[in-house]
Amino acid sequence: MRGITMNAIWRNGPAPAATPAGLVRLSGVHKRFGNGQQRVHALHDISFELAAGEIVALFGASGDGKSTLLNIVGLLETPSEGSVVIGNLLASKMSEQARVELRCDMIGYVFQSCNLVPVLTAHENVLLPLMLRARPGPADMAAKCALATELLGQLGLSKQAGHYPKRLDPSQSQRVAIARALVTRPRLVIADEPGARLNARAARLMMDLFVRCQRDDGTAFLISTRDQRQLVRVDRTLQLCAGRLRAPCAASARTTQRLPR
Ligand SMILES: Nc1ncnc2c1ncn2[C@@H]1O[C@H](COP(=O)(O)OP(=O)(O)OP(=O)(O)O)[C@@H](O)[C@H]1O
Repeated sequence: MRGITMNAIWRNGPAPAATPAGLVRLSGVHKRFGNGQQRVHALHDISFELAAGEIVALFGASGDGKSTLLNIVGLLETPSEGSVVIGNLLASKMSEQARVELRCDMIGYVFQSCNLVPVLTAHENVLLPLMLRARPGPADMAAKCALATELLGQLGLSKQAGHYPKRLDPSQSQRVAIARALVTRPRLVIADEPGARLNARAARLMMDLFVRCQRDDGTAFLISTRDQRQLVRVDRTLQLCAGRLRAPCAASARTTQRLPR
C-alpha cells in the first residue's frame, strides 16, 4: 500500500511463515450444525488453497454456506471434519486461545453487519484494532492515526472521519468496517459480502484498495458475494452450491480457477 504511513506500521507480532504454495489450505472440510432432525450439513468435503497475495471470490446463493466457510477460514468456527492450515500451522487442532492469537496476528475480518462501536467516531472505529493490541507511543500513535485517515480517504470517507456511526449511511458504515479490517495490515482479509451495501462507485473504491493492498503488501483476500458483477477484479472464483465447491462460474480474464486438489 502506498504512502508513508502504511510502511510505518509494522505487522503486529510474530506471524507464522507462509509456505510459498499456500497461505491457507483446507482439506476435506465438513461442517454440521445441530442434531437429529435439526441437523444441517452446511459444508461437504471442501478442499482448496489460497496463496499469499491472491484475491479469491467465493460466489454462491443465500444459504449455500459462504459465511460458514469464511468463518472456518477466519478461525471463528472449527470444522466438524477435515483440516485448516494457516501459514504452516494446523489451526483446526489449535486451542481456542491459540486460534484467537493467530487470528489477531494474521487476519482482518469484514462482517456482514458492520458492528461499529456507536460511541466512537469513524476514525476511532478504524483505529480500534490497533489500540487494542498495544499501548502506542506518541510517534507510533501519529503513524497509526495517519494510516486510519489514509484508509478512510481511499474509501471516499475523508469528510466522515469525525462522524459517529448514527450519522453514517449503510454504505459509509460498511466502508468504515472495511478500513477497520485493513488497518492492522493483515496477511489475510476475510470479507463477508463487503460490497452488499455499496453503490458502483463505492464498490470500485473498495476493490481499488484491495488490489493496492495485494500489490503493495501481498495481502490475500477471500471475499464472499452473491453478485457476479463483483467477480471482475478477482484472481479466481470459487463457487459454492449447497455447501459443495463447484466448477468456476464465468468471471473476468483475470480470473483463473484452480480447482481444489
Ligand atoms: N449456527 C448455525 N446453526 C444451524 N445452522 C446454521 C448455522 N449457521 C449456518 N447454518 C445453516 O448452514 C447453511 C449455510 O448457511 P450460511 O450462512 O453459511 O450460508 P450463506 O451462503 O452465507 O448465506 P447468506 O448469503 O444468506 O448469508 C444454511 O442452511 C444455514 O441455515
